[in-house]
Amino acid sequence: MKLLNASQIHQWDQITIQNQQLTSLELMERAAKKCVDWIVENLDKKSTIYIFCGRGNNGGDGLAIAKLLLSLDFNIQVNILAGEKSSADFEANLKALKSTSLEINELHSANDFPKLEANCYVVDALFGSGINKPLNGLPLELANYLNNFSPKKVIAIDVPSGMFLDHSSYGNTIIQADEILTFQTYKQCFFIAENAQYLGNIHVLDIGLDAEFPYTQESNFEITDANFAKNIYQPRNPFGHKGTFGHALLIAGSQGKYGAALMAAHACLRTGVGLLTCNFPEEIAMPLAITLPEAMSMKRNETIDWDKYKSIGIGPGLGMESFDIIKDVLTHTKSPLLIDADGLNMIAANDELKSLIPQNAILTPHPKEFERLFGKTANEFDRIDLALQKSQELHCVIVLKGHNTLIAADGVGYFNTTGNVGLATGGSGDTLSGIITSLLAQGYISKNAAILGVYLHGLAADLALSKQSVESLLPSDLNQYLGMAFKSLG
Ligand SMILES: NC(=O)C1=CN([C@@H]2O[C@H](COP(=O)(O)OP(=O)(O)OC[C@H]3O[C@@H](n4cnc5c(N)ncnc54)[C@H](OP(=O)(O)O)[C@@H]3O)[C@@H](O)[C@H]2O)[C@H](O)CC1
Ligand SMILES: [K+]
Repeated sequence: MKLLNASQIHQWDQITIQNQQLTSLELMERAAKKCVDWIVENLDKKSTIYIFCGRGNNGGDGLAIAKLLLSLDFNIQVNILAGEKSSADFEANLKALKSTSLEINELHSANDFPKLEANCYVVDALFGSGINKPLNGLPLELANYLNNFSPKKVIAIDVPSGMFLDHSSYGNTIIQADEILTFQTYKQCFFIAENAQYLGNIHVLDIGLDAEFPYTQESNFEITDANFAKNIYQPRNPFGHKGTFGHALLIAGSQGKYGAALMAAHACLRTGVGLLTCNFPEEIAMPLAITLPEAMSMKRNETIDWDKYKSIGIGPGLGMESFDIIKDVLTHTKSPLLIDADGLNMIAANDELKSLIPQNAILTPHPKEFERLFGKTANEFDRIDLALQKSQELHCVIVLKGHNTLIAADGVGYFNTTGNVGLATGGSGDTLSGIITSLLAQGYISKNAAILGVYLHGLAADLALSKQSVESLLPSDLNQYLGMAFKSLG
């Protein structure tokens, strides 16, 4: 699913109004009705709901919600920012609300802020997709007032006020949401860890916007969800044999980091590779044979037959002393390559190695490793832009690991939607390397191996929560759930 920017979302509104022969007020009414359905189902009717409205269409939504809640006998209190300029639909809804018995509180200064009852709810309808500058003046004071109060829940309409949809809000004040009722589609800002403290649970409400419009739009960003993963999944040929599913070589592990190599190997096999050879330190050849008898072994300094492997994964737990082998691999590989962890760190520390990265290689840095490779950026949006730029420059795939891992390929960024904070344990990345190396060996092109690998890795972690908590989840648990993750694609 494509991620659209703020101006495309605005156009989407207009096209819907045209194609469905609606008025914009009717579309707003539809959006408000969806929000109210959610509120009725999820909020406690006994608590007061304080609704804060700006004077644009986000504020208009707030007023339309207020009108519907009033008709359902909710206890509400409505506040609007004072001002000259307002949208036509805001005015229409204000007029309708003024015709009821409800008193509307106009906010001219901080003295007008209502005294909030303990245990109340706040609906944030100050600014939505029309935000075009950081909050300042009275809206800024109001945001601070609400953030300091901590009501029972803050429900943001469309986006938390103050958050830019498609560029960085770094350092700005934003109203902290607990629940976000967003219209029709995810917004890019929801995938950015920098915004994490302001984002709560996100609910995408279908308000029936034109179904075709997103397909007509150019976008540098996509979301990889279950449908996306199903489309790239290649079911196994029932007549296949071990040769059909590829022979992978994993080069991993060093003193003190043996576990990384073992975890990568285990995940690689569980992801369906036909044959796996492990180039691991000699000390773990025997533990490997005992714990993972399906894997074969070779010695670290044994000559590699470059024609033999369908994919090579290098890096998990490798240590920084393996310069010769990474140089050897970068110079000679004929197979699709995945580079992780110390593999990346050695490349970052040596320009010659950097120049040897082969086309279609998959690099899987976490933010720190990315910074070592490509330099610091002022914020996360810039880091993502740099990842897109570097993936084009180097003709490779960059998997920028994080809460919503981003896969940068051919100048497009794919945000993954599976996974949970239980993955924030050392070893998660090693498991991911094994999974992607396995998919590469099975013939997936680099971009699809990276997207599907990240998706399956996250999904296995989500499925593991049926037995584990986000605290107790271990990367090695994922192996048990890869089977269920694959089954969900069939
Ligand atoms: N697309 C949909 O699915 C639907 C969206 N709806 C709702 O509409 C809003 C977007 O409404 P819009 O009127 O375009 O914008 P806002 O309400 O977010 O902002 C209104 C104006 O406020 C000014 N502005 C922007 N930033 C600031 C700021 N930091 N401080 C003060 N004022 C600010 C700006 O006007 P200027 O003239 O000052 O530039 C904005 O234009 C969307 O989010 C949904 O909630 C529909 O109701 C249904 C369909
Ligand atoms: K809002």
